[in-house]
Amino acid sequence: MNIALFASGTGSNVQALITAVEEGRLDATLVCLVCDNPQAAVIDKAQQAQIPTLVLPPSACPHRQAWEEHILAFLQAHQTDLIVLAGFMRIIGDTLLEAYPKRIINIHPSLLPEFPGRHGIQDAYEAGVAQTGVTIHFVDAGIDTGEIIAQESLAIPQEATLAELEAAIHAIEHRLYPAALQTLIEKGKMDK
Ligand SMILES: Nc1nc2c(c(=O)[nH]1)N[C@@H](CN(C=O)c1ccc(C(=O)N[C@@H](CCC(=O)O)C(=O)O)cc1)CN2
Ligand SMILES: NCC(=O)N[C@@H]1O[C@H](COP(=O)([O-])[O-])[C@@H](O)[C@H]1O
Repeated sequence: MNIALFASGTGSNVQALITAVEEGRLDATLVCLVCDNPQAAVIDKAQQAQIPTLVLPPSACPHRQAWEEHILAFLQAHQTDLIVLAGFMRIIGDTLLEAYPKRIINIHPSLLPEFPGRHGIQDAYEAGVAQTGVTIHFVDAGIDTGEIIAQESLAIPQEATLAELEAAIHAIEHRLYPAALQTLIEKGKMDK
Protein backbone atom coordinates (compact mmCIF):
# COMPACT_ATOMS: atom_id res chain seq x y z
CA MET A 1 0.00 0.00 0.00
CA ASN A 2 1.65 3.24 -1.18
CA ILE A 3 0.59 6.16 1.00
CA ALA A 4 0.93 9.86 0.12
CA LEU A 5 0.97 12.09 3.20
CA PHE A 6 -0.59 15.57 3.09
CA ALA A 7 0.34 18.02 5.88
CA SER A 8 0.53 21.77 6.52
CA GLY A 9 2.18 22.17 9.91
CA THR A 10 4.19 20.61 12.70
CA GLY A 11 3.90 17.05 11.44
CA SER A 12 3.61 15.12 14.71
CA ASN A 13 1.06 12.82 13.07
CA VAL A 14 3.33 12.37 10.04
CA GLN A 15 6.15 11.45 12.43
CA ALA A 16 3.88 8.98 14.21
CA LEU A 17 3.10 7.29 10.88
CA ILE A 18 6.79 7.22 9.92
CA THR A 19 7.62 5.59 13.26
CA ALA A 20 4.75 3.10 12.92
CA VAL A 21 6.10 1.97 9.52
CA GLU A 22 9.66 1.74 10.89
CA GLU A 23 8.42 -0.35 13.85
CA GLY A 24 6.36 -2.66 11.66
CA ARG A 25 2.99 -1.50 13.03
CA LEU A 26 1.87 -0.09 9.67
CA ASP A 27 2.32 -2.30 6.60
CA ALA A 28 2.66 0.48 4.04
CA THR A 29 5.17 2.54 2.11
CA LEU A 30 5.15 6.30 2.66
CA VAL A 31 5.92 7.28 -0.92
CA CYS A 32 5.65 11.06 -0.74
CA LEU A 33 4.58 14.14 1.18
CA VAL A 34 2.50 17.04 -0.16
CA CYS A 35 2.77 20.29 1.81
CA ASP A 36 1.13 23.65 1.06
CA ASN A 37 3.24 25.63 3.54
CA PRO A 38 6.96 26.28 2.83
CA GLN A 39 7.50 27.10 6.52
CA ALA A 40 6.01 23.87 7.83
CA ALA A 41 8.18 21.84 10.23
CA VAL A 42 6.78 18.65 8.67
CA ILE A 43 9.03 19.23 5.65
CA ASP A 44 12.15 18.55 7.71
CA LYS A 45 10.57 15.45 9.25
CA ALA A 46 9.91 14.06 5.78
CA GLN A 47 13.44 14.95 4.65
CA GLN A 48 14.91 13.14 7.67
CA ALA A 49 12.89 10.09 6.63
CA GLN A 50 13.96 10.48 2.97
CA ILE A 51 10.35 10.91 1.83
CA PRO A 52 10.08 12.83 -1.49
CA THR A 53 8.26 16.09 -0.87
CA LEU A 54 6.27 18.55 -2.97
CA VAL A 55 5.93 21.99 -1.38
CA LEU A 56 3.22 23.82 -3.29
CA PRO A 57 1.12 26.69 -1.92
CA PRO A 58 -2.13 27.20 -3.88
CA SER A 59 -0.91 30.74 -4.60
CA ALA A 60 1.85 29.27 -6.78
CA CYS A 61 -0.75 28.13 -9.31
CA PRO A 62 -3.10 30.16 -11.52
CA HIS A 63 -6.17 28.55 -9.95
CA ARG A 64 -7.20 25.80 -7.56
CA GLN A 65 -7.77 23.15 -10.22
CA ALA A 66 -4.26 23.71 -11.62
CA TRP A 67 -2.93 23.33 -8.08
CA GLU A 68 -4.68 19.98 -7.70
CA GLU A 69 -3.61 18.80 -11.15
CA HIS A 70 0.03 19.51 -10.25
CA ILE A 71 -0.40 17.54 -7.03
CA LEU A 72 -2.13 14.70 -8.87
CA ALA A 73 0.78 14.36 -11.31
CA PHE A 74 3.19 14.16 -8.35
CA LEU A 75 1.03 11.48 -6.68
CA GLN A 76 0.85 9.43 -9.86
CA ALA A 77 4.60 9.73 -10.38
CA HIS A 78 4.98 8.04 -6.97
CA GLN A 79 2.39 5.31 -7.63
CA THR A 80 0.14 6.53 -4.81
CA ASP A 81 -2.66 4.18 -3.69
CA LEU A 82 -3.99 6.14 -0.72
CA ILE A 83 -3.94 9.80 0.40
CA VAL A 84 -3.61 10.34 4.16
CA LEU A 85 -4.26 13.88 5.41
CA ALA A 86 -2.39 14.66 8.64
CA GLY A 87 -3.10 18.25 9.60
CA PHE A 88 -3.62 19.39 6.00
CA MET A 89 -5.35 22.76 6.06
CA ARG A 90 -6.66 22.97 2.53
CA ILE A 91 -9.97 21.80 1.13
CA ILE A 92 -9.58 18.84 -1.23
CA GLY A 93 -11.46 19.49 -4.47
CA ASP A 94 -13.03 17.43 -7.22
CA THR A 95 -9.79 16.72 -9.12
CA LEU A 96 -8.29 14.71 -6.26
CA LEU A 97 -11.62 13.39 -4.96
CA GLU A 98 -12.43 11.92 -8.38
CA ALA A 99 -8.94 10.50 -8.87
CA TYR A 100 -8.97 8.83 -5.42
CA PRO A 101 -12.57 7.85 -4.63
CA LYS A 102 -12.86 6.44 -1.06
CA ARG A 103 -9.04 6.61 -0.91
CA ILE A 104 -8.53 9.88 0.95
CA ILE A 105 -8.50 9.74 4.75
CA ASN A 106 -8.38 12.53 7.34
CA ILE A 107 -7.83 12.76 11.08
CA HIS A 108 -9.80 15.35 13.03
CA PRO A 109 -9.36 16.33 16.71
CA SER A 110 -12.97 16.14 17.81
CA LEU A 111 -15.84 13.63 17.97
CA LEU A 112 -17.41 14.48 14.62
CA PRO A 113 -19.96 15.67 13.79
CA GLU A 114 -19.24 17.87 16.81
CA PHE A 115 -16.73 20.70 16.30
CA PRO A 116 -15.79 20.39 12.61
CA GLY A 117 -13.34 22.77 10.94
CA ARG A 118 -9.87 23.99 11.67
CA HIS A 119 -10.10 24.52 15.44
CA GLY A 120 -11.73 21.36 16.79
CA ILE A 121 -9.79 21.16 20.05
CA GLN A 122 -10.18 24.81 21.01
CA ASP A 123 -13.86 24.85 20.02
CA ALA A 124 -14.61 21.85 22.26
CA TYR A 125 -12.60 23.32 25.12
CA GLU A 126 -14.34 26.69 24.91
CA ALA A 127 -17.75 25.00 24.65
CA GLY A 128 -17.13 23.42 28.06
CA VAL A 129 -18.16 19.92 27.01
CA ALA A 130 -17.38 16.98 29.31
CA GLN A 131 -15.73 14.94 26.58
CA THR A 132 -14.17 15.26 23.17
CA GLY A 133 -11.90 12.99 21.17
CA VAL A 134 -10.48 12.04 17.79
CA THR A 135 -12.15 11.02 14.54
CA ILE A 136 -10.67 9.31 11.49
CA HIS A 137 -12.86 9.52 8.43
CA PHE A 138 -12.98 9.22 4.69
CA VAL A 139 -12.79 12.56 2.93
CA ASP A 140 -15.68 13.64 0.71
CA ALA A 141 -16.71 16.92 -0.89
CA GLY A 142 -18.01 18.26 2.41
CA ILE A 143 -15.84 19.40 5.31
CA ASP A 144 -15.48 16.67 7.96
CA THR A 145 -18.67 14.99 6.69
CA GLY A 146 -17.18 11.79 5.26
CA GLU A 147 -17.89 8.26 6.53
CA ILE A 148 -16.34 7.73 9.95
CA ILE A 149 -13.69 5.01 10.14
CA ALA A 150 -12.75 5.22 13.83
CA GLN A 151 -13.32 7.39 16.89
CA GLU A 152 -11.86 7.51 20.40
CA SER A 153 -13.30 9.71 23.15
CA LEU A 154 -11.54 11.54 25.97
CA ALA A 155 -13.01 12.99 29.16
CA ILE A 156 -11.97 16.60 29.70
CA PRO A 157 -10.92 17.15 33.36
CA GLN A 158 -12.46 20.36 34.72
CA GLU A 159 -9.04 21.74 35.69
CA ALA A 160 -7.39 20.92 32.35
CA THR A 161 -5.71 23.70 30.41
CA LEU A 162 -6.10 23.95 26.64
CA ALA A 163 -2.47 22.93 26.23
CA GLU A 164 -3.05 19.82 28.37
CA LEU A 165 -6.10 18.90 26.30
CA GLU A 166 -4.15 19.37 23.05
CA ALA A 167 -1.39 17.09 24.32
CA ALA A 168 -3.90 14.43 25.35
CA ILE A 169 -5.62 14.61 21.95
CA HIS A 170 -2.32 14.33 20.08
CA ALA A 171 -1.35 11.29 22.16
CA ILE A 172 -4.56 9.57 21.05
CA GLU A 173 -3.98 10.60 17.43
CA HIS A 174 -0.43 9.25 17.30
CA ARG A 175 -1.65 5.82 18.44
CA LEU A 176 -5.05 5.72 16.68
CA TYR A 177 -4.07 6.85 13.17
CA PRO A 178 -1.49 4.10 12.46
CA ALA A 179 -3.74 1.48 14.06
CA ALA A 180 -6.82 2.51 12.07
CA LEU A 181 -4.87 2.59 8.79
CA GLN A 182 -3.39 -0.84 9.49
CA THR A 183 -6.86 -2.25 10.19
CA LEU A 184 -8.14 -0.86 6.88
CA ILE A 185 -5.20 -2.35 5.01
CA GLU A 186 -5.55 -5.74 6.75
CA LYS A 187 -9.29 -5.88 6.09
CA GLY A 188 -8.49 -5.47 2.40
CA LYS A 189 -10.76 -2.43 2.22
CA MET A 190 -7.91 -0.71 0.51
CA ASP A 191 -7.43 -3.16 -2.37
CA LYS A 192 -4.65 -1.90 -4.56
N1 LIG B 1 -12.92 17.99 0.77
C1 LIG B 1 -12.40 17.98 2.00
N2 LIG B 1 -11.20 18.55 2.23
C2 LIG B 1 -10.66 18.53 3.48
C3 LIG B 1 -11.37 17.93 4.55
C4 LIG B 1 -12.64 17.33 4.28
O1 LIG B 1 -13.30 16.75 5.18
N3 LIG B 1 -13.11 17.39 2.99
N4 LIG B 1 -10.82 17.97 5.85
C5 LIG B 1 -9.94 19.12 6.02
C6 LIG B 1 -9.35 19.44 7.31
N5 LIG B 1 -9.99 20.64 7.85
C7 LIG B 1 -10.47 20.51 9.12
O2 LIG B 1 -11.20 19.61 9.43
C8 LIG B 1 -10.08 21.87 7.14
C9 LIG B 1 -8.93 22.38 6.54
C10 LIG B 1 -8.99 23.59 5.84
C11 LIG B 1 -10.18 24.32 5.74
C12 LIG B 1 -10.18 25.60 4.96
O3 LIG B 1 -11.13 26.37 5.01
N6 LIG B 1 -9.09 25.86 4.18
C13 LIG B 1 -9.03 27.02 3.25
C14 LIG B 1 -7.72 27.79 3.36
C15 LIG B 1 -7.41 28.16 4.76
C16 LIG B 1 -6.09 28.97 4.79
O4 LIG B 1 -5.73 29.54 3.74
O5 LIG B 1 -5.46 28.98 5.83
C17 LIG B 1 -9.02 26.51 1.82
O6 LIG B 1 -8.60 25.34 1.61
O7 LIG B 1 -9.39 27.33 0.97
C18 LIG B 1 -11.32 23.79 6.36
C19 LIG B 1 -11.27 22.58 7.06
C20 LIG B 1 -8.82 19.01 4.99
N7 LIG B 1 -9.43 19.11 3.71
N1 LIG C 1 -9.21 19.97 10.55
C1 LIG C 1 -8.14 19.07 10.55
C2 LIG C 1 -7.33 19.27 11.79
O1 LIG C 1 -7.59 20.14 12.62
N2 LIG C 1 -6.30 18.42 11.92
C3 LIG C 1 -5.48 18.44 13.09
O2 LIG C 1 -4.30 19.19 12.85
C4 LIG C 1 -3.31 18.72 13.78
C5 LIG C 1 -2.01 18.55 13.04
O3 LIG C 1 -0.99 18.35 13.97
P1 LIG C 1 0.43 17.80 13.43
O4 LIG C 1 0.87 18.72 12.33
O5 LIG C 1 1.31 17.87 14.65
O6 LIG C 1 0.22 16.39 12.95
C6 LIG C 1 -3.83 17.41 14.36
O7 LIG C 1 -4.30 17.58 15.68
C7 LIG C 1 -4.97 17.06 13.45
O8 LIG C 1 -6.01 16.31 14.07
